[in-house]
Amino acid sequence: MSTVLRLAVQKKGRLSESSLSLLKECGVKFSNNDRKLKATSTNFPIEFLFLRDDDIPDYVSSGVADIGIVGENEVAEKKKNVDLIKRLGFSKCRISLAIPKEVDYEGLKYFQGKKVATSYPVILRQFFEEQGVDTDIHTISGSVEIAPGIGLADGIFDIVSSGSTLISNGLKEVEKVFFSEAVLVANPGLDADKRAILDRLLFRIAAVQEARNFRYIMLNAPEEALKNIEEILPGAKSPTVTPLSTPGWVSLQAIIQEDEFWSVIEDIKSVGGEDIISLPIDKMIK
Ligand SMILES: Nc1ncnc2c1ncn2[C@@H]1O[C@H](COP(=O)(O)OP(=O)(O)OP(=O)(O)O)[C@@H](O)[C@H]1O
Ligand SMILES: O=P(O)(O)OC[C@H]1O[C@H](OP(=O)(O)OP(=O)(O)O)[C@H](O)[C@@H]1O
Ligand SMILES: [Mg+2]
Repeated sequence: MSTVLRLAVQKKGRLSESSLSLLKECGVKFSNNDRKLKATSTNFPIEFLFLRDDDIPDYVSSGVADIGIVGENEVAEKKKNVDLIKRLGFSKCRISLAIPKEVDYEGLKYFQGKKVATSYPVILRQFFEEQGVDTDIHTISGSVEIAPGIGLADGIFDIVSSGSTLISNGLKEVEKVFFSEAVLVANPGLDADKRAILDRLLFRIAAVQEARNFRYIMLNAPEEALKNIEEILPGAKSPTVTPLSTPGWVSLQAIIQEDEFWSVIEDIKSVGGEDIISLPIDKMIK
């Protein structure tokens, strides 16, 4: 039987949609029926296991799954033996300490002798130990933000992204302790065949990720603006320049960095570029 790589992904929740769309962008086809806990790709040697996110580090370290996509926070909390292969850039969040908004906060000593509710006791204990603060950590599995309001704790340690859950529960963020994003983890003992499949997948992920940093632009410009525009546009091999049927005009095509997009466009316009269009790039192979 030919080798198949077993990939653990979250069945339902904050990670599942982005994990599966990344695989789809990598050209990995599969059918995911809501109730099925296992699926096999029809065009790539991968089998999917759909699991609770908390269980993924354990499944990967024990070898039940070969690789997994999970939040870095769960990897740190579970302390299982997995290799962190790649940060994936989605499900970005932080785990923070928060307290009731009306309480004055003058630093970590606030937490000395206080009760803190969290679903991340391992990360929190390590943090307080490093900081030399002695607290009573109360572990709960969800709805952590409600704890101070019902008298269960003086503060909480939980995931924050936009901060709106904290606000709606009358809390304020006082310490950002751990920064997380989705990561690809692997069992440390993958054999050569599985490693080869993983490498093929990583090649595709890199092409998808690289493409997200760039945009493709096309524009028209008078020939006399060409030199200035070429100076604005980065990249050794860009732009491509083709003459237009209107005498004295050219069309340019180039790839530019997503995070420089607006400043580059403004500069191009200021030296005479016009009719600018921009297109997303879906894969980029260097
Ligand atoms: N608000 C958020 N913004 C961005 N990322 C988040 C957010 N909340 C959670 N995450 C990330 O997504 C992961 C999964 O979150 P989710 O809320 O789906 O977990 P869960 O309820 O424990 O799911 P499961 O049922 O699989 O155990 C978290 O461990 C974290 O890495
Ligand atoms: O800062 P925010 O943008 O408000 O996000 C933070 C919230 O998001 C997560 O919960 P989620 O909404 O996934 O619900 P859950 O309780 O089912 O995990 C997390 O547990 C926080 O409660
Ligand atoms: Mg969970």
